Amino acid sequence: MAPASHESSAVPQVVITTKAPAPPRTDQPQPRNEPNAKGKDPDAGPIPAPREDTIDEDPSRPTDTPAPVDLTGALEKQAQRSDANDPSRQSSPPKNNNDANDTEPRPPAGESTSSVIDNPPNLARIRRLLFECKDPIEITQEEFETYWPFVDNFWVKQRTNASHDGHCTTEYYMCRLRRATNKPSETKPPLPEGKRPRKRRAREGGICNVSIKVVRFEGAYSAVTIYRTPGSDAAHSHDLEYIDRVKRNSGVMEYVRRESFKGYLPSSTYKVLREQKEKLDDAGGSGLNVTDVRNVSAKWRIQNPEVELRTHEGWEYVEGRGVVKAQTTSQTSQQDPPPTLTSTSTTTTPLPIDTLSFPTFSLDFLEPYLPTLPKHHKEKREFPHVTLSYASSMDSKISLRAGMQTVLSGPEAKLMTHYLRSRHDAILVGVGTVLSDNPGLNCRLEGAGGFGGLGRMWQPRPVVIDPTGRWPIHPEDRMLRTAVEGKGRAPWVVVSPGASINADHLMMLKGYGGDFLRIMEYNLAWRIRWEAILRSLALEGIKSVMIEGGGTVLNELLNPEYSNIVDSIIVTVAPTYLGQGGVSVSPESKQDVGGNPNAALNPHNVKWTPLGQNVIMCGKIRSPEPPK
Ligand SMILES: NC(=O)C1=CN([C@@H]2O[C@H](COP(=O)(O)OP(=O)(O)OC[C@H]3O[C@@H](n4cnc5c(N)ncnc54)[C@H](OP(=O)(O)O)[C@@H]3O)[C@@H](O)[C@H]2O)C=CC1
Ligand SMILES: Nc1nc(O)c(N)c(N[C@@H]2O[C@H](COP(=O)(O)O)[C@@H](O)[C@H]2O)n1
Repeated sequence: MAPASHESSAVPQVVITTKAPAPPRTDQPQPRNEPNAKGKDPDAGPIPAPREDTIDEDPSRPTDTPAPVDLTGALEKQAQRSDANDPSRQSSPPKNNNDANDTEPRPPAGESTSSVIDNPPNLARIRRLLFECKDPIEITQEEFETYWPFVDNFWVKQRTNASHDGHCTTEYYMCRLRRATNKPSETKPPLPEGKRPRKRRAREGGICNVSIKVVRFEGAYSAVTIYRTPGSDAAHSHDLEYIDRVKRNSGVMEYVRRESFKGYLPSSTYKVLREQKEKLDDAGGSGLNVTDVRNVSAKWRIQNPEVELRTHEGWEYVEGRGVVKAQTTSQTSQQDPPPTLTSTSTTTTPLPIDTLSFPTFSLDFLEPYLPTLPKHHKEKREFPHVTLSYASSMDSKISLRAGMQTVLSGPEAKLMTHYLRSRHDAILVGVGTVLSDNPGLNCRLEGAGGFGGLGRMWQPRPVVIDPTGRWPIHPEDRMLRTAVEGKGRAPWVVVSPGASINADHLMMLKGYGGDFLRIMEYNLAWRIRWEAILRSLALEGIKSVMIEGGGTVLNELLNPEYSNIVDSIIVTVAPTYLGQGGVSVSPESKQDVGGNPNAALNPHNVKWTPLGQNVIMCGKIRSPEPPK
């Protein structure tokens, strides 16, 4: 989402923007090049005509190749990433399987069949997300290439539009079941004598009116955003399982191709894939049948007629029984092999090395202080939910001195902070914090909310208040590196109208997917009004903001004048005194009507919870709306 211009009725505010132009794309889809199927299958007699017993279509037909991407590259990349993390999987990646002449070197004896399905991380969940497409989904080009082959059984490309400058392309897809079914032609010439008609059952068509568009933008950070198109129905008329039974996707067929091109018998490939049912289902292969495998194998064998097909390691061909698990010496030859336990563990997840494990301890105590899910919103709010969250010493210092990062959170509290980040749409800090800490401001927890999701879609948006443009934005800054690496979003920088913004910085930030928000509403101290900042964030779709600091920002927002916009406060208290001279969190003192000193602010609904060496203080600041 790129910030857009806003107009406040009271004071003219914000500004903003369109994305920076991207270089022309160089990764245009490569058409597949597969030979026609004809030949013999020693395992099952003559090679059957393609797709005799399936309601599917031949995947080799150009019109039936919905994926706009080079599948091999994506899966190879994925495989390499997995292999890099798992020394037991260091087999060489398959060659470009678009070339059927490319005879694969035979895998070494003893090659494990556990790697025949190497799904990318969280595939089942991500397929479901891409199937439902409820909200816009922003992913990297690499993620698109990795996951799209597994969803092209339900998304069928209709057309592509390119912007005039060629920097942005929009592809339109419809649900496969939206396409009208081809009725059998009544004027078809009669079949030659002895030739049986193909047993094709007509698939239902025209029953689902869901369509999406895929917008690709390439800058320093490439983004692919997937949206519902106007006019699309809100939900498919069928479930994901149904379409998986109807049509195989390119990702699943790639698994079939890789094994077939190694010279394995179709029924061996089929059984080995089926043995890993859970992974196959996750990939959308619940409808895979042995004919699908034979068709792929047949094409390869036309080019490699001399190769004698064989079974996978640990499997054998037994006359009358087909391909079965090989008997070990301890088993009698007549016995069926005992059912083997299929590993249910998911593929090694190539998570970044700075990934934090999801907390195993309960964080339920935080719930009353956190933003509620949109479906539970009772009131329509002008501002996002605001949580102030920081770590403090016993003497209310947040760092030893300005410009110096000081670790106050123990390991458990750190996990809690990242969990809090996962529960907010944006993380806001002042420019002082950026200059001193060079923070990432992403959520590094494994799983939903942090790493392991689809791209940055669950990552919070960093927001930096930098009225005069003091931050000399550089590609090496952690927030930008985090964005380029797909581990977080690029920041939005809030500036005053007078800020001098270097044109290179402007282009660079936009190229990374970030932006500048120019806000021109001030308070009496000529500071940007927090109401204006929060209102503009709300207009950009931000429903919750976690404000982490630093001292200047917190001291301002802890003033009672902001008690109507700050919802809650979550402070990690560390068992240390940082001493005088550090950065304090201490709002201006207040007086009562008699002129006596008074507490500056008293949070209510307070709860203290020990967490490791820290204690977490949760409290509410904003008073609940009085009942109307
Ligand atoms: N322990 C913890 O949890 C945390 C600790 N910290 C620590 O805090 C320290 C940084 O704090 P600090 O130096 O106070 O910096 P801040 O991060 O609070 O940034 C302050 C600057 O932000 C700009 N700013 C903030 N609010 C406004 C506003 N309403 N209108 C206009 N400009 C605004 C101003 O920039 P300008 O001066 O250009 O006008 C101001 O000087 C660091 O040492 C950091 O490590 C930070 C976060 C959390
Ligand atoms: N919760 C918390 N505990 C501490 O001990 C801290 N020093 C901070 N600092 C805040 O976290 C930011 C660093 O974030 P990344 O890890 O780089 O993503 C830092 O800038 C402060 O905002 N917080």
